[in-house]
This record gives sequence, structure tokens and C-alpha cells, in this order.
Amino acid sequence: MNTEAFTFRTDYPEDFRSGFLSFVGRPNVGKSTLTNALVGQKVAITSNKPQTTRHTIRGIMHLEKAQIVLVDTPGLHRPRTLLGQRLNDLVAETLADVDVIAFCIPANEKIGPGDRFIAEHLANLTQAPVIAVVTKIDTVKKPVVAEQLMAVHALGEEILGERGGFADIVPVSAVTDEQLNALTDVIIERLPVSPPLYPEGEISDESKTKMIAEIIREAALEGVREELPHSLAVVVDEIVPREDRPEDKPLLDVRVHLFVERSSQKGIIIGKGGSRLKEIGSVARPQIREILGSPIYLDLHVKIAKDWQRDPKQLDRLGF
Ligand SMILES: Nc1nc2c(ncn2[C@@H]2O[C@H](COP(=O)(O)OP(=O)(O)OP(=O)(O)O)[C@@H](O)[C@H]2O)c(=O)[nH]1
Repeated sequence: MNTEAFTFRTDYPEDFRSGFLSFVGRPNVGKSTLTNALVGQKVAITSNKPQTTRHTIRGIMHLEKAQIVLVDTPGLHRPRTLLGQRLNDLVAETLADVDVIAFCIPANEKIGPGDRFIAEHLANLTQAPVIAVVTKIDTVKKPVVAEQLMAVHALGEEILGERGGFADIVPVSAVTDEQLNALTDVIIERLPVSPPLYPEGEISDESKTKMIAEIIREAALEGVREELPHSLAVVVDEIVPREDRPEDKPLLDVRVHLFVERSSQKGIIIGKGGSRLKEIGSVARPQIREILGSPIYLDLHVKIAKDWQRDPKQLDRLGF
């Protein structure tokens, strides 16, 4: 494994602020994209299909005057399957101990029952300040953004009225980077005065294994999201140094299982003569290599785990 040494910053100013920030919002509102845009590195997985973010993945912003630890939560939604229920529990747990919450609402969709559901949850679950972030402002004209800001303000007054509505409302685009600095400043204001919580250089405190699983999942879903809606789980079984390698030419064996629900899905993942599996490997390999800081041999196996989304035993085994 890569053993870079991370160092804690000691020259921080007296009024340095550090703390945890969690993004919440319906699926697909741009939470992962915003996390990536803020942290500046790919730490969470984005897609144009909802609910790809299954794990809580953190990115850390190391700034001159602050350190912001971003906790990217899965889309909070009404639970339909057991998996959904577990995701919601995870969201509740995450919200219980963050310093600031950023509630994302897209500029290009009217506020709906899903947003209200989340706002009500926030009112009940947390005392932390809630900043409303109006996302994807590049997709609509200015007057539409203005209208959405008013609607969001009204939502805050109605549901979080007891605490004076949303702590702030900030329009942003994670694609054009518009207003990201403004959002950062607003977040910092709400963090406690505290020394840095994490050493410099660290982009994620999730195990590298989880990041690797996400990369492979993303590569595997590329182009086949329609056929494999939420039926793919990736488990990294082991990462071990290959024996008998010269010291200056190490190689890591990365052994991975991809779990699908049905044999038809297995066929889709593997592709004709293994062609898709090869493709998945070539997309994922360079990214994994970068994370581990070493050449790798990527060993991908596809297995069927029936109805894993509804089976508690399988869910435990797959780490949900
Ligand atoms: N034009 C535009 N598109 C965006 C922006 N932010 C996100 N998107 C797109 O919106 C889609 C969903 O973004 P994600 O970041 O995956 O959304 P999410 O809220 O993390 O979704 P879940 O993981 O399902 O909860 C992707 O196709 C993004 O490329 C933005 O600022 N502008």
C-alpha cells in the first residue's frame, strides 16, 4: 500500500476554523458534483442516475483559514427497500454529528414533496445550521434562479421558522464554479473555531478500498445504467503485494467481486467474450493505480447475489 506521510499543520492562525459539513438533498441534485468541485479531486462518484452514492465519502478542503471536512451523504428519500431504509439511517446518523448542513435544491426543478420531506427531517433531526444551496444555476436563466431563491426562502420560513429559516441561501454551479467561493465563505462562518482536524494532503478518510470499489462501480455502470438500475455492488476482496517481484518493480494484486442480481445482468457486465469487463478494467486501472501509488493487476469477478437489496445478510456482507 501507498504509505505517504501526512503532516498536521502547526502554523494555523488563532481564529482557524474546522468542522464537518454534510450535503443533503434528493437524489441527483448535484451533491457529489459539488463535493468534487469543492475538494478539487474526484472523491465521490457522480452519475446522471440517482442514488449512486452508497457510502459516506469524505473530502477535505484545506484552506488558509479553515479546514472543511465534507461528508457526502446518499440521497435522502422515502425508503422503498431495506437498502433505502439503511441509507436513511445512515443519513440520520451522519446528520447527528456534523457542524453545518448544506441542503441542495436544484435551480431547474420546482420545489417538490421530496424537498419538503427532507426539510422536515432536518428540522427534526438536527440543530446544526442549515445552509440552502440552489444548485445547477448554469442550467437556467437568471430570473428563474431569482424565483427559486424566493421559493427556497419561503420553504425555510415555513419549515425551519422556529430557528429563523435557513442560515443562508447560496446559488451555485459546480460545473462553471460560479459562487463556489461564496459558498465556502458562508460555510466557514458556521464552523467552530478549532485546530485542523486532519493532516494536510489527505483527501479522503474513507478506506482506499471503498474508493476503489466506487471507481469500479462507476466504470461498470458506464453506458449500461438503464439496464442495471440499482443492482450492482462491488466488493474489494483483497489488495496484496505480488510475491517474487524485484524491489524496484512492485505489483499489487487487487481482487474484486462485482455482484449482480440476475444472470442477464451478469452477461451485460461481462460483455461479448469478456469485452465489457476488459473495458471496465482499463477505465478503472489508472485511477486505482493513482490511489495506491503502485502498478496493479486488477482481477475482476462477476457473481450473482440474488435480491441483495432486500436481504439483510447480503447487505451486511456487502458492507451496507
Ligand atoms: N449543468 C449542471 N449539471 C450538474 C451540476 N451539478 C451536478 N450536475 C449534474 O447532475 C447530475 C447529478 O449529479 P450528482 O452530483 O451525481 O448528484 P447527487 O445529488 O450526488 O446524486 P445522488 O448520488 O444520486 O444522491 C449529474 O449528471 C451531474 O453532472 C451543475 O452545477 N450544473
